Amino acid sequence: MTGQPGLLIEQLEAAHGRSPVLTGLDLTVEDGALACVLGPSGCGKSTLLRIVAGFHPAARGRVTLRGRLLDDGRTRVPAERRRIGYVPQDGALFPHLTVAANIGFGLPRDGRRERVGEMLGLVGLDGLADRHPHQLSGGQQQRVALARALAPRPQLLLLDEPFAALDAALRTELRTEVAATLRRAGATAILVTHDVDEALAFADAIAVMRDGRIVQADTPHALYHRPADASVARALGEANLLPAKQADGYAVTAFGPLPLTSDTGQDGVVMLRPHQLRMTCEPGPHSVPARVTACLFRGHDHRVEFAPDPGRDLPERLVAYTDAPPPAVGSEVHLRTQGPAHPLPAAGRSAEAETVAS
Ligand SMILES: Nc1ncnc2c1ncn2[C@@H]1O[C@H](COP(=O)(O)OP(=O)(O)OP(=O)(O)O)[C@@H](O)[C@H]1O
Repeated sequence: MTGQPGLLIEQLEAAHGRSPVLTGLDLTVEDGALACVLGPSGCGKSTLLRIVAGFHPAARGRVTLRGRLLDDGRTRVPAERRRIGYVPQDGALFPHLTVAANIGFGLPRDGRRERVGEMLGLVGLDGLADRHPHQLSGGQQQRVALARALAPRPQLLLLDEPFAALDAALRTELRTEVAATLRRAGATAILVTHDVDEALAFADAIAVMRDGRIVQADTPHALYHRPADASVARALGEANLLPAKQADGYAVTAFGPLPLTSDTGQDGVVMLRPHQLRMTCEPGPHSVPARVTACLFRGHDHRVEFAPDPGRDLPERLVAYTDAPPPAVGSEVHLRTQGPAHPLPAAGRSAEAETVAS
């Protein structure tokens, strides 16, 4: 990454017909960064990419790439002059062209063969140049689509849920591979997805989108541990949200006083991620008795649900992740916490003071 703004989007507004879709969206992607826009279905992710690519008009706002204006609602650079690559969900290869012809499509004749060879090597498809798309697996087809998008050396690559149609194992393998390929190529890229694991595995920076706006953009680590509100907390994974009063830089909760990630000085709700809840057989200082209500083995760990003692000011359900052998469903344990609690805005306290599941 260069620290220079590659793509800059300011106060972008857009609609489909009379329905507003983007409502004042701001987003900055540094040159050379792999960014991800994470949001639920229908929040406007594809519309955003299509505006940047030049397939849909902005109504208001500004989109610039390396300082070059692309669209401000009045002036629009045509898609073919933007130097932006676009990989849609299904790859959209030309079925009648070979892999090499797909990758070389639109490249200047001079140097085309060399560039196609280079791209085949980059995406690990040496030896498949003469095949047609129907002779490739889904993962290989997506790699060809990526090679085709990178071949003209775009200043920015847009990936619209390119792994969605693949099975889970291939999706995991391919997204890691694609991220590595893009880093090798020094590309600036934006991936849109509603899959949090994809976002966390892929991106240097994640922008969480809701209702046509970016609500928070930061590193994956910062978003996971310091979300701006309950909805961002929920977008990044499961969270236990506990009522809390703040005093002397601590959050006073049913688990006693907990250190805070930051001192807002306001009462409200604090978040603990599931790995911050620990189970013990014996009670300890500030532990809370709870009954195990569900347990799910996930290979790398167990996800355990609890009903805490109803006399405490706690949600009806808490969630922990543990590597240790879990207690049986129905057994009584004691819960304690580990690490700092993260304060969330007090708004909607009663609605949010519950466990949220991704
Ligand atoms: N061509 C269209 N005409 C009218 N409305 C549309 C059109 N395309 C999208 N929309 C609407 O705009 C909103 C945003 O759609 P968009 O495809 O950008 O969302 P998304 O976040 O990419 O969703 P998904 O993750 O399901 O692909 C939705 O309410 C959708 O129904």
